[in-house]
Amino acid sequence: SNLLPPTLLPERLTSRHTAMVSPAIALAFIPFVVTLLIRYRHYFCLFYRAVLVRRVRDYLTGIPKEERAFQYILTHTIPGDPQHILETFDHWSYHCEYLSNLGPQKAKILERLIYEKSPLRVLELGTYCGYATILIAQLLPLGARLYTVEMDDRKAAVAEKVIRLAGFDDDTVSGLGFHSCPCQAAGGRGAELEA
Ligand SMILES: C[S@@+](CC[C@H](N)C(=O)[O-])C[C@H]1O[C@@H](n2cnc3c(N)ncnc32)[C@H](O)[C@@H]1O
Repeated sequence: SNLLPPTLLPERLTSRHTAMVSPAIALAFIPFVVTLLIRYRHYFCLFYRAVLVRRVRDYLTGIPKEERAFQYILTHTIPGDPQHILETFDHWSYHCEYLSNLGPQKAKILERLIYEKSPLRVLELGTYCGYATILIAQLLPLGARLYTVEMDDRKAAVAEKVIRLAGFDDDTVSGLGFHSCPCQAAGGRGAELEA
């Protein structure tokens, strides 16, 4: 009663065509995917370094990225030399693990701004590891004050150690323990630096 040969039965026809068409569609998408990868390679690299590598290393070492950065700074920098600490931070960020520090290029803009304005009061929102804090602190005129606030306790603890390592100790840093910053009202921990 079935006049069609078995290979041309509708269901067999459909599955065979599907099997042939699927790789063809997938191949057609390859140039599109490659174009996306090339076009947005910086974002993919950032995602890889800032998210994937970080998670793996957090898991393997059991300590957060900022603390790992500090351990590197501690063993590779000249204590009391803010500029060398900034360079060591940059080296770590570029060659080891990504950190959301200001970085050397934006640092130049900030440096120029501080030279032009010579501010006597500076408020930094978001200390992170203290990179911009020591950059600003070393450029401020004598008698100026820098207030910095960080909402994350673990990052603030790293920043405090970095600030100390840079030489902003009891003589130059007031508000040790981050108690005297007026930004406490904002719910963050703050440090008050006196140049
Ligand atoms: C991009 S990082 C700052 C980088 C830093 N200024 C540097 O270059 O050294 C942003 C930081 O702001 C902090 N932050 C975000 N919102 C905040 C808030 N409302 N109060 C205090 N800190 C905040 C984050 O925890 C993070 O550490």
